[in-house]
Amino acid sequence: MSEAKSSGAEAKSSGVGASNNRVEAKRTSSRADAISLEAVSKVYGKGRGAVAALREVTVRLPKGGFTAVMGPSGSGKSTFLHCAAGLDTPTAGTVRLGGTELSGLSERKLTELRRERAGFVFQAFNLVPALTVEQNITLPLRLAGRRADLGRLAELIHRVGLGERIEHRPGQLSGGQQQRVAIARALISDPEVLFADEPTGALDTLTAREVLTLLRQTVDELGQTIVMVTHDPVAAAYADEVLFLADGRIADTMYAPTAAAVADRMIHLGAWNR
Ligand SMILES: Nc1ncnc2c1ncn2[C@@H]1O[C@H](COP(=O)(O)OP(=O)(O)OP(=O)(O)O)[C@@H](O)[C@H]1O
Repeated sequence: MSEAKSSGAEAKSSGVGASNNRVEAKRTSSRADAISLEAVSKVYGKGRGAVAALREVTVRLPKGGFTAVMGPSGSGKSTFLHCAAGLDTPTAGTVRLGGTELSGLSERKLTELRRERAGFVFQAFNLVPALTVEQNITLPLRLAGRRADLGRLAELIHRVGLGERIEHRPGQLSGGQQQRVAIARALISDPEVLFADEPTGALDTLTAREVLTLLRQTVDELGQTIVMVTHDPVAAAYADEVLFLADGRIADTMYAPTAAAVADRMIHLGAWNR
C-alpha cells in the first residue's frame, strides 16, 4: 500500500456513523453484487452442544471490491468465507454468487461452480510439491479438462514476478514466492471472486506486504473481486471495506480502512483481551 493511500485513508477513516451512511448509500447502489448473503445462519451440531457460528448475516459485496473480514477468534470468519464460497452449506438463509443461488445446487454443480467461478488462496499455500510452478498454476484448468490460455498464463506469471522460476518446484521457493504461485493458480481461471483465508498468516512482515500489494493490484488493474479473512489490521487496510464479525453477526463495516482504525475497532470488539 502506498503512503499516499495510507494517509488519505487515515483522513477518511470512518466512525460508526459515517460507515452507516455509506452502508445506506450502498444498499441503493446499482453496482452488481459479486456475492450476497441474506439472513444466513450456520449452526454446527445439535441440541445442547449446538454452536451458532453465523446468525442471520445479510451483506452484499460489490463486483470489483476488496473486502476484509475480521473479528475475534471464533466470531465466524472462516464459516462466513466457507458459506460465501459454497464450501459449506448454511443452516438457513440464501447465498448468491454472481446471481446464482447456491442452496439449490447439487454437490456436483457446487464443485463445478467453485472450480470455474471461484479462486482460493490459503495460509498454507497448498501447492503440489511434485509439480513445477507452471504446472501448479495450470492445475485447476487441467482438472477441469481445459487448456491454459497461454497469453493469460504468461501475463499471470509476469504479474506475480516468477518468470525465472516456472520450472522450479514449491520446495525451491520462499514462502512469499509460493503464495504468489498460489495467487496465480487462483486467478488462472479468471474467477468471479478470489477467496483468501489468512493469505499472509505464514509470512514475515515484508513478504506479507508484497503479497498484499499483489492482491491490491489485481483489484485495481484486473477488476478482481476479493474476500479475505485476516487477523492483521495492516492486511485489512489494503481492502476497500472491512466487515467486523462478533459472535456470528456483522458488528460493523468500515470503508477506506486504516490499520490504526481497524486495530481500534478490534480492541472495542474485545478481540485481543485474552
Ligand atoms: N465443524 C465445526 N463443528 C463445530 N463447531 C464449529 C465447527 N467449525 C466452527 N465451529 C465453531 O463455530 C464458531 C465460529 O468458528 P469459525 O472458525 O468460523 O471462527 P473464526 O472467526 O474463523 O475463528 P478463528 O479466528 O479462531 O479462526 C466457533 O465457536 C467454532 O468453535
